[in-house]
Amino acid sequence: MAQFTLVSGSVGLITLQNPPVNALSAATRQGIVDMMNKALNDPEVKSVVVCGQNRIFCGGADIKEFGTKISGPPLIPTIHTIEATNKPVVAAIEGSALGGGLELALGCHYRIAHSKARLGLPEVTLGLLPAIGGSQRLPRLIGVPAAIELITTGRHITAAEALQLGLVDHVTRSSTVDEAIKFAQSVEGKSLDSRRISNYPCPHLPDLDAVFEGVMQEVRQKAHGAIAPIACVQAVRAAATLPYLEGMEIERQLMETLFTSSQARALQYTFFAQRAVSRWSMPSGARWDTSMPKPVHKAAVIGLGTMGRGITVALAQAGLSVVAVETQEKQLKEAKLVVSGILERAAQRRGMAPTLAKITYSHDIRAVADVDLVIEAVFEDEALKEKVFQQLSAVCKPGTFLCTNTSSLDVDHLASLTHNPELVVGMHFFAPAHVMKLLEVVYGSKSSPEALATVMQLGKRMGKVSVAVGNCWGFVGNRMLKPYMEQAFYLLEEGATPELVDQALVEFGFPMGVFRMSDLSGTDVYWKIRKEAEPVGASGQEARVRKGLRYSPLGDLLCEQGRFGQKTGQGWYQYDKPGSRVARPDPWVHNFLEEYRARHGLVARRIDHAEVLERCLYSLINEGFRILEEGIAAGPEDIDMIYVFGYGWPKHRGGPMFYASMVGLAKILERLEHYHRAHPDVPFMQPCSLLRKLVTCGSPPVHKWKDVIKKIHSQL
Ligand SMILES: C[C@H](O)[C@H](C)C(=O)SCCNC(=O)CCNC(=O)[C@H](O)C(C)(C)COP(=O)([O-])OP(=O)([O-])OC[C@H]1O[C@@H](n2cnc3c(N)ncnc32)[C@H](O)[C@@H]1OP(=O)([O-])[O-]
Repeated sequence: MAQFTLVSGSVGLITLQNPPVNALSAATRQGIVDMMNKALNDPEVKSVVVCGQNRIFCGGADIKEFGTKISGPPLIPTIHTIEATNKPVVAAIEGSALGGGLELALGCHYRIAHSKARLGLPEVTLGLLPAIGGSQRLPRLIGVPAAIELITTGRHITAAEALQLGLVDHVTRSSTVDEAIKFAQSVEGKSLDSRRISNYPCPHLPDLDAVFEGVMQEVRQKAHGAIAPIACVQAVRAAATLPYLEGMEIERQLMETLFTSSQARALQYTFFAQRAVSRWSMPSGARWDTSMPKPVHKAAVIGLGTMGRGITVALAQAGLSVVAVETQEKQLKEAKLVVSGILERAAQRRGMAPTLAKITYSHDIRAVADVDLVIEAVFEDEALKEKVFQQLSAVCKPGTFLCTNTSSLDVDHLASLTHNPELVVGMHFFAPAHVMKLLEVVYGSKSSPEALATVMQLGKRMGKVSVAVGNCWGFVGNRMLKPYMEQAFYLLEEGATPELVDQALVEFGFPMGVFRMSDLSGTDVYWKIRKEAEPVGASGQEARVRKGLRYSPLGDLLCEQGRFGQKTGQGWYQYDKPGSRVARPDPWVHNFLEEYRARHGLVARRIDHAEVLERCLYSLINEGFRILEEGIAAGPEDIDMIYVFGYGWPKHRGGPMFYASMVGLAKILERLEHYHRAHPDVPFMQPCSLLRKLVTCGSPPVHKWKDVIKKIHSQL
């Protein structure tokens, strides 16, 4: 797990060997301890170079070990030994030096990095803090403000930025290990007094208390309830105010609390789930590892509204040639300006040339004749999309994949209008499409495994977390959102205010509550969808029962007043002016709700945050179980990643299905039964049979649910 070789006569080369990322597993730590002892005790060795096999230094602690009983030696004493020795130790950093990997490098006397290397302390993203001295050494080396920023965000930085910060001593474009060996030899026998970071005083900051108070406030606000960023600030504060060893003790204590927290479990689950969703499967048995994607060099986007523009940017940034089609001249001109502007600003930020030359614009759909893949992103109107799909099927070369960015239409129906339905796949982007990480990839009943593999690979190229799901109304994300939003409306009918519901959800960790979100995206967006799905019927606009089930017309009544949210300056909240972002509670809305309740004989009651969370979240989770039962999502990880990366579900709660497992499935079932008894006309509250089955099976942990689902399907 670590190899020792004597090179150039006097340099002990220690190579970490634990593919794929040389994570610090028990065996690797043992290897480092043994090989370092060997090197430091061997009189022939005058200097040491530490590097990683396969051009990657080290991806940090082995995250797989976290949930288990950890064995093997700790690294802190070895890092102290490295730092204290009189033989120079040089870290040769290629690929990544992350977490414990960077902490090991910080214990070395010198750090040499390849220009393409990435460095960082991403522990916070796993619900932890850098706990092998990183929180104490980094601020001593690069100063408190820069260290706080790196440690609380977990950001990976380039070698160039690391050099600028003083985190590495030298950056090379040639062989890092060879340079490190040469350098190590050049400093053999020289004093290392000025190279031991733990001996450095933390760079002085005037008015330390005020700085930390400000930082803490900012970090708390961004954390949305996550505890690790706060512990990270506390640890850096210890570095800034205490001697090194006392700071190390604070680091240890803070880590002890974080290590066993449910937030750390949720974040570590998310780390693996994010990677697991790329290993997709279809109910037919087709899988990621047996289906070959087709190369996509040239793609087209049809329709250059907000979504089409974002998709064009995402494709161009992924290095593809793009044909962008918009039939309306004015819209086409505007789109060109917006897309170029976004690409130019992004290129400027990265210090690169923009990729404008890769995009050609046209108002004629025939311009897509030679592309490999088309993404239709026209206005969400069934007749219009039907026409576009028929046209595409006629003009595209044979074998072109036809994708739709629809959020609510039937992918199978659109596929049926083409000559080759096996080439049709849904690509549900989230606005803004070049920023949001989630891509729901919707396979229809006829989509070929090759088409799905191609689109999943394209999603990866665009830097998306792509999740393959089956075709149904709303797919996974919006389908689960429906019961959640419905409950929010019912809560208003029963006595809550938009502020109360939103506050409960924000305290849970969402960046904003359902009503604030609805104002932001436009209250009229779902109004249009509702009008099609739930026609008013003979009983009128105010009817609270439709098709025999409970219905809340509150959102519709609000829209009829022209209150479309932020863009009109009024929605569930009031705003200073149209477009303003500052939402304030609106007495008009409170009055509107009181009058509505009075008209319907509803008596307002006190509703607490617990009820808001249970009703909104458990009904959403219940729909998640139905989706799993129907095989629309292959596993709970798929649903969770959709919610974490597309719907603002707090990462430190792992996603709705993981959250359900943490709350306890029996409790979720009991509360759903309770609410269903109280609201028998709300089918979303009726516990799904998969949930019952899982509870009967003793509520297995989330990674075992697939086995239960498989068993149910095999019995059908
Ligand atoms: C004490 C100390 O203070 C503490 C507390 C810590 O140190 S906490 C730990 C801090 N370290 C991290 O947070 C770094 C996490 N890793 C990454 O950011 C990336 O992996 C990468 C290094 C930038 C490479 O990216 P990649 O795109 O080339 O490949 P990949 O697909 O992501 O990963 C390739 C395969 O390696 C697995 N893997 C990656 N890093 C791993 C790790 N640290 N432990 C275990 N497995 C890991 C990953 O699950 C995947 O497996 P599979 O899916 O193939 O089965």
